[in-house]
Amino acid sequence: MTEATEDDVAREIAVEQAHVDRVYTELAKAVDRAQLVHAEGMARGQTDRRGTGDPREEEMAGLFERDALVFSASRRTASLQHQHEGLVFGRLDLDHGGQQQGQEPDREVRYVGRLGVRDDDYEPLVIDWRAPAAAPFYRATPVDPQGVLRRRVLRCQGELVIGIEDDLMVTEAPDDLVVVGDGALIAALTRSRGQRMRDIVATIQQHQDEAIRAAARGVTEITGGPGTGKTVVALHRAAYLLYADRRRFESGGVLVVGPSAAYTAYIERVLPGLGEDSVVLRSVGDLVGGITATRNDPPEAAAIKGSLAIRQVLSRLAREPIPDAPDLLRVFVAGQAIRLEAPALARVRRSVLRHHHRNSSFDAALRELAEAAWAQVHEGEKDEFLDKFEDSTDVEAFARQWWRPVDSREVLLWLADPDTARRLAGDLIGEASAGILASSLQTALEAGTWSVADVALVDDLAARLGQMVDLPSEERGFYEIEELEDASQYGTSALRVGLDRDEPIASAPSGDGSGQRISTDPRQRLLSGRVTGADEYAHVLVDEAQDLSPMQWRMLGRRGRWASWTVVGDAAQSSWPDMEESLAAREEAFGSSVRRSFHMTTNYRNAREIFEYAEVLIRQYVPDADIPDAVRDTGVEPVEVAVPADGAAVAAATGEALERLADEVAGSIAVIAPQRWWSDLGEVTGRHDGRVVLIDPLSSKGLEWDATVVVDPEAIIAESPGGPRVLYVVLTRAAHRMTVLQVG
Ligand SMILES: Nc1ncnc2c1ncn2[C@@H]1O[C@H](COP(=O)(O)OP(=O)(O)OP(=O)(O)O)[C@@H](O)[C@H]1O
Repeated sequence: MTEATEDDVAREIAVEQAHVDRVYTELAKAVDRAQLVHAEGMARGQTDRRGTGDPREEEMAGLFERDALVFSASRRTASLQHQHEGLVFGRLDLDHGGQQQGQEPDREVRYVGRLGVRDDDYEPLVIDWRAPAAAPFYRATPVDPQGVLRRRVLRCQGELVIGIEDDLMVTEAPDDLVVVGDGALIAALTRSRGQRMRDIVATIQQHQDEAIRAAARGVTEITGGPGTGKTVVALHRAAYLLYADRRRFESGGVLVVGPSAAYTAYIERVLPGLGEDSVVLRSVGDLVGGITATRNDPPEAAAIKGSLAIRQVLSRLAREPIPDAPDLLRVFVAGQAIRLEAPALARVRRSVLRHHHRNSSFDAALRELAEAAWAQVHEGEKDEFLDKFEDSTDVEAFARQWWRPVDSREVLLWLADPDTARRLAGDLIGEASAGILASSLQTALEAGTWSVADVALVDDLAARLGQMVDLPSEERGFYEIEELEDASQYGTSALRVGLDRDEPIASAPSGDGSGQRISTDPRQRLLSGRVTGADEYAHVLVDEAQDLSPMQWRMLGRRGRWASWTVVGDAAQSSWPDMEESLAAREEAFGSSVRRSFHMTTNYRNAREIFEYAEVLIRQYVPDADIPDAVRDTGVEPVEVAVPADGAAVAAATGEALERLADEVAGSIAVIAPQRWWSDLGEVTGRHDGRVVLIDPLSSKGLEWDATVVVDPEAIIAESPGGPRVLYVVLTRAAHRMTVLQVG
């Protein structure tokens, strides 16, 4: 096979450009048609809301509309990212075998793109990459060409074809097929990384495609070492599932969960770039409506909060009396003096909670109180008494405080009191752990922010307490209550009767949180908005699954009770200390559904020299770690620099490393540093026009940059839960260059 000349390449590009132009022309027509149909549809809807159009027509309108929307979304993304991406990215030259049978060659050209486009005669100009007809683009290999002679990747910038890369699937190309380039994959991997992850539709590899197109049902597990494309494959799988069963997954919802806010920001463009923007992306700290957490607890506190033993503590907590609620009821009902003291009230509470969620059992609580009161009465009709009791204004006033709805966040904060924590948790998790729990919640109260691990506890408590609802508004007027003669004698002195008419019944602020001003009071900030119940999804995709604590698995399980799952992870990168317990909780979340797994073995991210450096470290600590093959050489080893343990010296060395790396790579750079050096590094990392980010080790999970400066590996091990595994994560974030500052 002869090398393609420059003229050959220019000619081939011109051919492709002509096709791409045609596609965009047809698409523009489709957009116009869709707008017309849409406008007509709107007009029709206004005159006849039910519509009389035939369903096929409506379906077609929906189809065009979607294509138009998808097109504008992908166009917007492309222009935003200045990526070398376009609508059409692939071409297949197929031979259906006529030649072998001595007939005319039966050739076919198929273009593959981000969505399907047809011409006026309904002939396909481009096939959606997810359609079965596009599968050979990803599945063909020289060993099993599946009829493909040549696979061509088009590199486009917007509507302009700027390059082509071919892979030949047969030993000898037919004379009329020019073959250009060294293959699209290496070209893609060598390119510089942007701030955000990009899709890989043009260069999905065969084994990745198998995971992407695996059946939807059950649990699909994708494992593999660092940089093996697990995340990107899983995201393409989400897009594929939406294509394959749009009705189910668009209406049921697809949830993608990742480890941090930095991660969700990093991947957020991939699905819109593929034309899908109906997927919900959340970090584990942002999974529960009404609470957002980005702060990480110290390892011991995170371990206590993540482990299943905390469940019993929460179970007790959910049954606790409200600390500031009245604990004595003294009322006159039907001429009878009733007195219910703390033990009697506790019995009533336990009895109600045996069968009801606390927040939805006001009426049941009132009834049980009435029964308890009746036990003290020795005359009259029972039913009459119970009615009078339940109708009594001062009983109701008491009950509204004693059994007010409680917000799960407020309840969790009861554990900030060391005595409460010790009383409820001491025998279950040990006195020392109970102390750590209390002080970590005090930290929340001081900072006004929740930790990521708190979110799963809030969710667990919310499930136990039931949805927070306002009590029905009081039927009697304000004055009737205020006019009670000396309310204190009835044990209602603690009531703020009449004070809170414009405030919610619960002391926790309610409302939907929208438009609320941010309070300066940390406790108010912790309790602002309202915790919502678990939204359920048809598919849940979990990335960095190895890091989820058992309690976090339970939180996910509530959102995926009927879902199929895609689960992505690498045990060697885990920052969670007790894998066994976590695996058990994960199994519980999945239930008995079918499992299939895909194992990725090629590291597409790291240059070989960088990955080998990381490999040496992880083999010391995790001898059986899942080590992939790094396929790309740069000939440049990572640079190690020894730095004295002094803030100014660390900053200076970081600054020098950044100067050098900014010259060597074109794209993004990260300084990954443990907390202790952050105050020293702000200034040096602020240079270089936003190309450099400063990030903590745990937040670097799942992310990548062209180059990294890894500051103080020993401190990273010491500061992080799962120490060496977190350092392994950190050392595998760079695509092209890495500098390691050994401090001390
Ligand atoms: N087929 C492919 N074509 C081009 N790039 C690819 C391909 N597969 C993976 N990559 C790239 O390799 C890099 C690593 O991918 P990804 O982040 O999905 O790996 P990962 O296995 O999730 O990594 P980690 O576990 O270390 O976070 C990304 O830049 C991704 O775009």
